[in-house]
Amino acid sequence: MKITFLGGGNMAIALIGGMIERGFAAQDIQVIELDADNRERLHKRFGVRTTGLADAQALGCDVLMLAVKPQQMKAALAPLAGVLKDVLVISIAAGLRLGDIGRWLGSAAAPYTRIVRCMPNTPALIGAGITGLYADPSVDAAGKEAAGRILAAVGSTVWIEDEAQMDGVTGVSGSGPAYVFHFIEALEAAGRAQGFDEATARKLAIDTVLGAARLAAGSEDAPSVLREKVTSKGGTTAAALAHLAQAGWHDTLVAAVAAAADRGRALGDELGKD
Ligand SMILES: NC(=O)C1=CN([C@@H]2O[C@H](COP(=O)(O)OP(=O)(O)OC[C@H]3O[C@@H](n4cnc5c(N)ncnc54)[C@H](OP(=O)(O)O)[C@@H]3O)[C@@H](O)[C@H]2O)C=CC1
Ligand SMILES: O=C(O)[C@@H]1CCC=N1
Repeated sequence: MKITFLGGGNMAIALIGGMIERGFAAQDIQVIELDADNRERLHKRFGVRTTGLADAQALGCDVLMLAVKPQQMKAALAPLAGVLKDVLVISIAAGLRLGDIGRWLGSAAAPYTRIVRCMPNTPALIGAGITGLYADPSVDAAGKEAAGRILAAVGSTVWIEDEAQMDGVTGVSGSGPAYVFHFIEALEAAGRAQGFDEATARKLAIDTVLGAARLAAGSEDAPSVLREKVTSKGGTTAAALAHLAQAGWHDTLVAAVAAAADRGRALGDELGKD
């Protein structure tokens, strides 16, 4: 399976790194990327072919991964309008809807429809991503299988039945690693405030998140039960959790995810008007 990435930025790097780690051959992967420094970095790091132009070799692929920013997508697809034939297109762009991408790749009268929309996240780089996928109803079983296989190589996958829910996936897991990194930053700062040096505070914070996530992933207990098992009556954890509850921490996170999902919807509305 020949795969071409349109856009070679952060998320393309995470996906390509994870794919190569899991046995995809570098010679089957190409990247169309405008920035020469990025091209050089991608080639050096992964051994993949890079090009600044959507040339015939790059477009002679089975799968085209759309990995430019949502705001760049329409311009990036303009040279490809009406060019693709049987290529399976996989968009990872936040917010952008299949109908709009299809119109930009084809025409209003005859939109391109062999498209899967998905939302991965950066832990794909170490094979620990989670991707939500939604396929245009016209994508056949082989197309869905190919998209699922690519994203399953870099983590777990979940198919979404309703395209509107892809913005919710973006809010929870697409942007989610940033919330976790932010949490780690805060836990590290808390450790520093308790007098630990940076390295010790960081290790305490990261290994706590890693251990808790692994325990939650492997346990039959719900996270709420695992939390209760840490929380001794009248003990230290209860004191901390009471403080978080008073600060509205839980509701703040729920509202933050809603803000991300709303931003995804707004991007789809704004950019899809064109
Ligand atoms: N980062 C993340 O965690 C996630 C991102 N996504 C989605 O992935 C997509 C890419 O995001 P991300 O990797 O963070 O963004 P980046 O800006 O890091 O990567 C996009 C790259 O595409 C290049 N580019 C722009 N226009 C073109 C073009 N016409 N042809 C070829 N290359 C082009 C950009 O160059 P230049 O910088 O010069 O503009 C840039 O290097 C977005 O749509 C985003 O919504 C999805 C899930 C998670
Ligand atoms: O911040 C963003 O818009 C992208 C989409 C999900 C993660 N990063």
